[in-house]
Amino acid sequence: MIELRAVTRTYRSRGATVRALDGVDLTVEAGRNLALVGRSGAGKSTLLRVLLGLEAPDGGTVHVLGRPVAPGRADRLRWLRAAVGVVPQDAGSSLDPRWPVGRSVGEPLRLLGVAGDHPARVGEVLTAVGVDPSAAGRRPAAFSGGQRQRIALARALVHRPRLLVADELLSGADAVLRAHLLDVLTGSGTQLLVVTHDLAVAAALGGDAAVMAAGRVVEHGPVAQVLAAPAAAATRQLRDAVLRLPA
Ligand SMILES: Nc1ncnc2c1ncn2[C@@H]1O[C@H](COP(=O)(O)OP(=O)(O)OP(=O)(O)O)[C@@H](O)[C@H]1O
Repeated sequence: MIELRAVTRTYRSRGATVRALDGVDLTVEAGRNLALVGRSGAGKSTLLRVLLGLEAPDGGTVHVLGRPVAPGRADRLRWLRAAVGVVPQDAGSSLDPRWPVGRSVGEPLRLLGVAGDHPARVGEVLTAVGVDPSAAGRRPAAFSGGQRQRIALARALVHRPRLLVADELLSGADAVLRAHLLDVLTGSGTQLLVVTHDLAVAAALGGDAAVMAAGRVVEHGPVAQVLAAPAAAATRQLRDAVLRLPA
C-alpha cells in the first residue's frame, strides 16, 4: 500500500536547518492498520504531506499502491485522492463554513466523478459516524466541535477509499467521542493510517505501530510487540508517558 525509501525533507527557517525527515524507510502492507506515533516535531505531519503528494521530498522515493507519488496538477493526483481519504489535523475546522455540511461531505463524490446516488451515500456515511442525516442542510457552526470531527470523518470515508489517513483525529476528542471514533474507524472496513502522539490510541487500533523520532522511523512492528518490548528509547519514553488511572 505504502512504500517510502530514504525519504528526506529539510526546512530552512531563520538561518537554521531542520531535518523534518531524515532518511525515512517505511513499508505498509495492504490491509494492515498503522499508527504513526511520535512526539511533537518528530516529523509525522511532514511524512503525511509527502505521502499525499502535497509536498516533494528532497530525496528518496514515495509509492502508494505501487505508483510513484509527486506533487503536481490536481488531475495527475486524482488516482491518489480516490484511493486515500484524509481527515486533516484540526478536522473540525476543515469544513467550509459557508456550505451545508451535506455538501461538504458529498464533495469528494462530485470531484472524483463517483457514480450513484450522492445524497443517499452522504446520508449513509453521516449515519455511520453518528450524525443525524436530517441535519445535512445545516452549516458547520450549528454543530459542536465533536460533531464537526465526525462530519470531517464522513467526508473522508464517503467515496470508500482504500486507505484512510487521519492526523491526530483522536487526540482532541473527549474520551467518549474518542472511543466512538475508534469504533467507526475500525468498523469502516478501510485500511487505517492514524497519526497520534498517544501509544494508547495505537494500542486501541491494534495492527502495527511505527514510532518516529527526529525525522526517522525508529521502530515498526505489531503494536502489542512494540509495547511489550520497546526497542527504541523514544518508544519507551512514549510508553512511560501514557496516562493511567490509579488502581
Ligand atoms: N513548513 C515548515 N517550515 C519550517 N519548519 C517546518 C515546517 N514544517 C515542519 N517543520 C519542522 O519540521 C519538524 C517536524 O515537524 P512535523 O510537523 O512534521 O512534526 P509532527 O511530528 O507532525 O509534530 P506535531 O505532532 O506537533 O504535529 C519540526 O521541527 C517542525 O518545526
